[in-house]
Amino acid sequence: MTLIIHPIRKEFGAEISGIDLTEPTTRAVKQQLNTLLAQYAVLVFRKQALTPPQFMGAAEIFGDLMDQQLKKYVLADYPMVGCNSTDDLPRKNGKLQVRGENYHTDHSNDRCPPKATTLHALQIPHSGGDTQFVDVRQAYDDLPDSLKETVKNLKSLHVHQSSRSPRELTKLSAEDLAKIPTALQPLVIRHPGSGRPALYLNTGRMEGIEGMPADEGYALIEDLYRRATDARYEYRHRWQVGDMVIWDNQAVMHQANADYDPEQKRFLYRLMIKGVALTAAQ
Ligand SMILES: O=C(O)CCC(=O)C(=O)O
Ligand SMILES: [Fe+2]
Repeated sequence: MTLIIHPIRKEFGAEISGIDLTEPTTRAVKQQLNTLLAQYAVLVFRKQALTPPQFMGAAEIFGDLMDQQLKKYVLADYPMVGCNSTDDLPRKNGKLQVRGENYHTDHSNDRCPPKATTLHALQIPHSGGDTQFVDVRQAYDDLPDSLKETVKNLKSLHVHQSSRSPRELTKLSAEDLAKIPTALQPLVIRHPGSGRPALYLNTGRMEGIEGMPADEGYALIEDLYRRATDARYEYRHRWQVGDMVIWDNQAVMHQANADYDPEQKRFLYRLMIKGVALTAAQ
């Protein structure tokens, strides 16, 4: 098997062909795919048709599977496999309320957040429902030197939901909330695979900046978030049925879009890969 790599940007996003993800992969191919994920941060595999066990096998190329945290959105027969489905979504004034709207990083409030998240598309609306990614490594590289100096030793407390977050969809009861971890995370991390520094942001879950007055901390987070979500750092994935897309949670932020006809079905399987504790960049 020879992988064919089509970079989407220079070092950000790559479409990989020459692989059938229902087939077992060799150690060498596994290693190559992990290196490609660390380098390109988002990998796209087209025209795959994976059953839940095959999708689990494909995801395991990148590491051990992690439990889904929102247990009500999993497949009954395969509880490791989450589903992003239109069926279970509420509507407000006729508009879908999708999970994952607004740029975020999955489960940043875990001490060891997922290394990667992957989706496999089974049904896609005729238009809309794209997933967007921004490259937070390049966003860090492009910060003015003085701002790099300011942020590189800072930490932020990540919680399930910041007291300033407007998110409603994944709001938890006080009882469930008490079981959810919080974690103090560096604002600039070093990627364990590529060695590249990256901003580590998740605005809706960041409870300010450690050691900074609250307003100043939130203002800094807002400023970094605004810079990192600039269109020049973006790859917008237009889904096709059969796509498997995997992204590196230490290199990108991502967001879902609620811009499609609520009568049209969107259904994707979802898996997460276990990660390690984050390392500060300095
Ligand atoms: O459904 C999507 O486009 C992405 C949703 C999301 O944020 C996730 O699955 O982590
Ligand atoms: Fe997400």
